[in-house]
Amino acid sequence: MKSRAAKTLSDLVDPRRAVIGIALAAAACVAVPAILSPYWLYLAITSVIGAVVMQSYGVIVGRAGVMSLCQLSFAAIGAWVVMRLNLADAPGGLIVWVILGGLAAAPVGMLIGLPALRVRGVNLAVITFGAAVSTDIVLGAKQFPGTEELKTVARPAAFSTNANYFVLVVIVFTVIAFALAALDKTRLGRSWLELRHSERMAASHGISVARSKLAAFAISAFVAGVGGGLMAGQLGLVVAGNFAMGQSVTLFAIAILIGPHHPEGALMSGVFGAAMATILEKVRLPQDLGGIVFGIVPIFALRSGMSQTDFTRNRKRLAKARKQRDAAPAADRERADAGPPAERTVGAPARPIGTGPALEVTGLTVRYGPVTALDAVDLTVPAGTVVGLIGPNGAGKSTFISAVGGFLGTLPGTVRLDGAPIDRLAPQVRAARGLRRTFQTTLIAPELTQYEYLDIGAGRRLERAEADELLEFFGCPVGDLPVSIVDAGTRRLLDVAAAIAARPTVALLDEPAAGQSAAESRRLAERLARVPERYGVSVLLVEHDMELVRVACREVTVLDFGHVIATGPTEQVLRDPAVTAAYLGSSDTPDDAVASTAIVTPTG
Ligand SMILES: Nc1ncnc2c1ncn2[C@@H]1O[C@H](COP(=O)(O)OP(=O)(O)OP(=O)(O)O)[C@@H](O)[C@H]1O
Repeated sequence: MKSRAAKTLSDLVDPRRAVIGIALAAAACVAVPAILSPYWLYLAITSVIGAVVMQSYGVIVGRAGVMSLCQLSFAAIGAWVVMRLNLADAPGGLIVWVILGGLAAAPVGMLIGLPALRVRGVNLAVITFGAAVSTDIVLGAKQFPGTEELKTVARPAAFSTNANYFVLVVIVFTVIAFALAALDKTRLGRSWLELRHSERMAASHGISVARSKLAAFAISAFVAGVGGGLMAGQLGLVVAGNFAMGQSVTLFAIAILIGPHHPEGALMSGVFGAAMATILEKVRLPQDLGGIVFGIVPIFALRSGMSQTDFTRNRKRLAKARKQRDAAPAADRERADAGPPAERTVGAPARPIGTGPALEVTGLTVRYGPVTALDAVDLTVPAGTVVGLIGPNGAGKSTFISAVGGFLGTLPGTVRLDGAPIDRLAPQVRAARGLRRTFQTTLIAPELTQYEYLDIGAGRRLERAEADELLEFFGCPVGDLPVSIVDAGTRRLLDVAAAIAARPTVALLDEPAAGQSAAESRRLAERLARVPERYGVSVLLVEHDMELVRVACREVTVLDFGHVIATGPTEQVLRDPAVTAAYLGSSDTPDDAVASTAIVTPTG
C-alpha cells in the first residue's frame, strides 16, 4: 500500500512528467557539454540561467497575472548577496550563497508587492518599473562587492568547469520547475490561477487576494534572486548593466509572448532573452532577425489571446478532452436528464441546520453616486430554507448579493450570519465564515478541470466520490473534463456545486438558471429545493425564472427600485398585485404576471 507521503507526492507531481523531465535534464547534462564547443556551452549556461530568471516571470506574470517589470532587480539582489558572501569568504560556498541570495530577494519582493494589493494593471507596471529604475540608479552609483578587489566568485570544486556548471544550472532549473509544478496543485497555486481570471471569484472562494499576491511576489523574487546568484557564479563578477531596467521590460514582453509558467516556455524564453543576440551574431545573421521573431510571436499571442506555450498546450488538451467527451456523451446526457439522485451516502456530512435565521440583513443601503440601489433593505433567510429574491431588471438584486458578500465595502445596515455580525469583514473572510456566492458572469479559469474547480470552491481536496456526487446532483458532466470544454450554462451549475461543496451556512446564488432550457431549469429547481436537507446549506436564490422560484423557494422577497415591496410565502407573494405591477408596470392578474415573467429577461 502506498504511504501517505508517497500519495501526497504523486498528487503534487505527475510521475510520468517527472520521469520525462528528469530524463530530459539528464540527457542535456550528458549531451550538451559533450557536443558543444566551449563558446556554445557558455551560451547554453547563459540560456539556462536566463530560463531560471524567466521562471520568476512565470510565477508573477504567467501564473498570478500580475504585471511586474522589476524581476531583474530581484536577480541583482541575489547576485549582490552572492558576491558579498564571496568577498567575505563566508562558509557554505556558492550553492548556499545562491539560496541565501534568493531568500534576501523574497522580502524585497513582498515589499514591492504591497502596492499591488491596491493597484493593478498599468499602474502596477509603473510602480514596479519605478523599482527597476531605483535599482539601476543604486547599482550605477555603487559597485557590486568584490568588483574593486577583482575577487571573482569561487565555484565549488565539483562545478568549477563550465561543463559541470552547466549541470548545476540544469539541476537548479529542474528543481524549480518541479517545485513550481507541485505548487500549481496546491491551494496557493490554484489561487493564482483564480486571481489571474477574477479577483472577485477568488475572494468569493475564501481566498485572500492579498496573501496570494504577496506570496507570488515573494516566490518570484526568490527564484529571480537564485537566477541572479547563478549569474554571479557564471560570470565571476557582475556589473549593473547585467540587470538593466530595459532588460527587465524586454523579459516581461517575452514572458507575455512565450509563457514561462511552463518549463518549455521558460527555456525558450531563456534562450530568446539571454542568448538570442549572441547566437545571431555568432552565426552571422543580422540582429534584426531577433526583432522579426519578436514581431512574429506576438501574432500567435494576439490571435489566441494567450502565450505561445499556453496556445500549444491548450490545443492538445482540448483535442484530448473533446475525445473524452465524445466517448461518453450519452452517459452525460442521461446524468443531466435524470432527477436528483436519492439519498447522499458519500462526502462530508450535511451541515447541522440551526434554529434561528441563517442570514439576517437589516437596513442595508447601497448608493452608487446619485442612484440608491438598495434602500434600507431587510431580508431574512431562515435556516434550512431556500429563499427567492426577485424583482425587475435593475431592482437591486445583484447589488444585494454583492453587498451582503462584502464586495462593496462597509455599508449602512447590518448583516448577521448564523447570528454573528459579519458586516465589517472582507469578502474572503465572510466566505471563510460560511457565506458563499456565485456570479451572474462566471469567470472560472478554463485551465482547471471540474474536479479542480470543486476543490477550490470547497477549500479542500475533495474525495473523488464526494466530487462525483456533487457533479451528479447538479447535472454536470464527468469531473475530469476541463472547464474550457463545458458550456456556459453548465459552468453556472458547476459554480453552484463549488459553492455548495464548501458547506457554507448560506449560499447566495445569482441567476444560476441563466442559459438553461426550460426543462433544465425545472430540474435545477428540484435540485435546489433539496440542497438544505441534503447538504445543510440555506440558499438565497436570485432568479428571473418564476417557475424555478415557485418550485425551489419556500419564501420570496421582491425588490423594486431598491425597496422591498413584498415578502412571504412564495405563492402568496407571486399573487400579490404590487408584485405584478412592479413586473408589468400595471395591475394585471397575478397569474398573468407570473406567466409574463418569462418576458423579463436578465441583462447581467
Ligand atoms: N457599479 C455600478 N455603478 C452605478 N450604478 C450601478 C452599478 N451597479 C448597479 N448599478 C445600478 O444599481 C441598480 C441596481 O442594479 P442591479 O444590477 O443590482 O439590479 P438587478 O436587480 O440585479 O438587475 P438585473 O436583474 O438586470 O441583474 C440599477 O439602477 C443599476 O443601474
